[in-house]
Amino acid sequence: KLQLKHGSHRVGKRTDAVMAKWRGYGLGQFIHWGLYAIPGGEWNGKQYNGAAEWIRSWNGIPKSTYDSLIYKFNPVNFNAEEWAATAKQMGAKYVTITTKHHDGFCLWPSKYTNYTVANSPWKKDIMKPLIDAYDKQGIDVILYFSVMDWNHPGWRYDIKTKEDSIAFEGFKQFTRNQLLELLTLYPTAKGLWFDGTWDKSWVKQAAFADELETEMRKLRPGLIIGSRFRADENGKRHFDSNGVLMGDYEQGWERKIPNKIEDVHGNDWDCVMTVPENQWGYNKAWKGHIKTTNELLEMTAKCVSLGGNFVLNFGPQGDGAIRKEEKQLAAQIGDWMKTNNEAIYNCEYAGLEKQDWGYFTKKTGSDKLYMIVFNVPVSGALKVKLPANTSIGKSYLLAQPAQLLNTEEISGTEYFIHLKNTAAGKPFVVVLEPNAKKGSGNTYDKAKT
Ligand SMILES: C[C@@H]1N[C@@H](c2nc3ccccc3[nH]2)[C@H](O)[C@@H]1O
Repeated sequence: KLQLKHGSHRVGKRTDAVMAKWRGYGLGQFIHWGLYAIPGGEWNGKQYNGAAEWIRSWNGIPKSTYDSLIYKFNPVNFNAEEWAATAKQMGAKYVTITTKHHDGFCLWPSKYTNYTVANSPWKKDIMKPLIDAYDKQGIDVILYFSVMDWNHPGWRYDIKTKEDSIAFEGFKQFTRNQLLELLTLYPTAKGLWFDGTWDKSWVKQAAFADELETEMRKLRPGLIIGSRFRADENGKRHFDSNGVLMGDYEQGWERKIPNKIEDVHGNDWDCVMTVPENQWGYNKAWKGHIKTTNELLEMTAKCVSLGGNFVLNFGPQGDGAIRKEEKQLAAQIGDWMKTNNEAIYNCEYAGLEKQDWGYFTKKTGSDKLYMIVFNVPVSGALKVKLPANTSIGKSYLLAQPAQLLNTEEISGTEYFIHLKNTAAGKPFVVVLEPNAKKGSGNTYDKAKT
């Protein structure tokens, strides 16, 4: 084990109540909104091929022209209560909102830069009404903050010269000021979701970032900060030089989901996901593969079955309205969650062998198991392998608890649960209440081969 001054300061999951609540969220909403929503992936009638929130990096637009979008920021259809109501309808338990993306435009009236809503036609703070509206819906708020800031004169991708070093010192103070400002202005925020921290300039600031993280945690006890904020003194990110997770949860699952429990190394984690293949900010062209409700429900179930949370991204339009396709998804996901959220909220990895029909989750603090079925076998028989000395007490559809399902023991630890109807046409949940077996051995001994 290497002696590290700026590595991880904790081994294993956090054990406090704030993190336990985060662990049980199951489903979250991501909001990407800012000046990039105005062009929406298009400029002078030409479509930008990259992610819409990166359009400033396109050589199809002079940087100063993009930066002048601040004078067009006037979201007349912005309605914080509507955004929060959409998240509530979907069944999201937390929301991560961009306060400042890579372009440096601040959705709050920061006193450390002029590049904020205060100097736009809109003039007003966007963050406060949003945070209040989500708080009112009982949805916890996490603040997204991009360290990389293309608007700030002190930003550097690397520190190569004395001038770079002097400029970046100013940038570091600006970053610290803005973060302490956000925590002070919005004290109900539960955490910070850092982005734009991969460039060498920031990776070289292990000591500064470590001290800043400590300072923020002192200012806001219980604050949740992921593994993407800071590197250790050897430049190691997400996991320090001893392989220990940095921060409170693994933040590497961006547009990808772990496949097996070993992939999450016993850590807390969440997956952040776009509806199109790779668009976070609003893109006029709703093109390429757009994930369906069933795909998104399966991603949610898969994340919870592996001990994580699934965070679905929304990219509101430049005028502040949420596009109809995203509203439809929120309504359809919410429909399913209304009936089935018991299998998602406050659930965890069940520790059972994955079966083809779908995903197991287990209620935290209980033995109750949920089987979230996406692939109904033609036999209508759902295979289950339970730990030794465990049998099935009873099993039923979450949507019809009075109707017990027939279960059949195949061998000591394997069972079939027989569905009465194999034409569900949409994902459903089977509840499995296990029993401790009364000390009986296996009915059939293992074959001697
Ligand atoms: C959560 C996501 N992270 C940003 C991002 N920028 C990237 C640059 C290179 C590779 C991956 C990236 N993800 C995306 O713009 C979005 O905010």
